[in-house]
Amino acid sequence: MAIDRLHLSFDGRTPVLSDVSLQVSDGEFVSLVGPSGCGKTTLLNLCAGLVQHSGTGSVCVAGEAPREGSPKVAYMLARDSLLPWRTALDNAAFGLQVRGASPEQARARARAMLAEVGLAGCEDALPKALSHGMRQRTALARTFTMDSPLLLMDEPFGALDAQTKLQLQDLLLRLCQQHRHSVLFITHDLAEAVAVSDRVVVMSSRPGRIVADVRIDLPRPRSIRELQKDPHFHELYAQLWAHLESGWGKHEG
Ligand SMILES: Nc1ncnc2c1ncn2[C@@H]1O[C@H](COP(=O)(O)OP(=O)(O)OP(=O)(O)O)[C@@H](O)[C@H]1O
Repeated sequence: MAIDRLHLSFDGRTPVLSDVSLQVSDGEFVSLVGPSGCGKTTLLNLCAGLVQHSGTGSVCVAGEAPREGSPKVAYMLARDSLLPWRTALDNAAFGLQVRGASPEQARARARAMLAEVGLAGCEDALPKALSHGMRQRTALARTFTMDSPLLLMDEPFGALDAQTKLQLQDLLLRLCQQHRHSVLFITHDLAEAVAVSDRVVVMSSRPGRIVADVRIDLPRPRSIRELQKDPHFHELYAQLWAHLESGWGKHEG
C-alpha cells in the first residue's frame, strides 16, 4: 500500500490532509495515531475506495487504485457491525460470501477462523447471545476470513473494557503472526500502538500531516503481559507521546 504526497480537501478550500506519504510493506503492521479530526479515518477510507480524492497525490493498494468492494482490502471498525439475524458462523462467513465464495466455502473458512479466535462451539449463537468481546472476536474472524492482503482497522478495540482489550490485542498479535497480512491500524491508545505495530506513524492536528514515523523494534512473537515489563516498551511509548505533543496545535490557529 502506498500513499504519495497526498493533499485532500472535502470542500476544495479547507485542507484535511497535507502532503501525506505513507507506505505499508507486505506483512507489515503500521499504526496511525494523532489527534481527533486529523484525518486518520479519511486515510483508511481512501485506501478502501470509500473516499475519492480529487486533490494532488496518489493512493495505490496492492498495485491498483483503490475501489469500493475490492477483495484486496478488508475493513474492521470499533463497533462490531454484526448482522443480528445471522449466527456467529454466518456473520464470520458474510464478507467472503459477499465477494462471491459459495456458502459452503465461506462457512468452512469461517468455522476455522472462529476456532482461531477462541469461539469454537459458538458457531450457532446469535450476536445478542455473545458478550461484547465475543462479538468483536467474531468481527475479527470475519475480517481474517476474507483473506485480503490489506486489513484496515479503525480502533477495533476502542469500545472494549481494559481487560478484554488486552486479550484481543494478544489475539491480534497471534493472528497477524499466523496470517501475515499488511495492516493499517488506527488507535488512540499509544500502548496498544507500541504493542502491536512494526511502525507507528504520528499525525499532527488538522490538516493532518505526518510528524513522525517510529520503528517499533521490539522482538516478535510478543506477549502483551511481558511487554509491560520491558523498559524499551516504555521508552517507545514516551517517544510517541513527545511526537504527538509536538504535533498538537502545530498547524492550528
Ligand atoms: N465525507 C466527509 N465530508 C466532509 N468532511 C469530512 C468527511 N469525512 C471526514 N471529514 C472531515 O475531515 C476531518 C478528518 O476526519 P477523520 O474522521 O478522518 O478524522 P480522525 O482523525 O479519524 O478523527 P477521530 O480520531 O475523531 O476518529 C474532520 O474535520 C471531518 O469532519
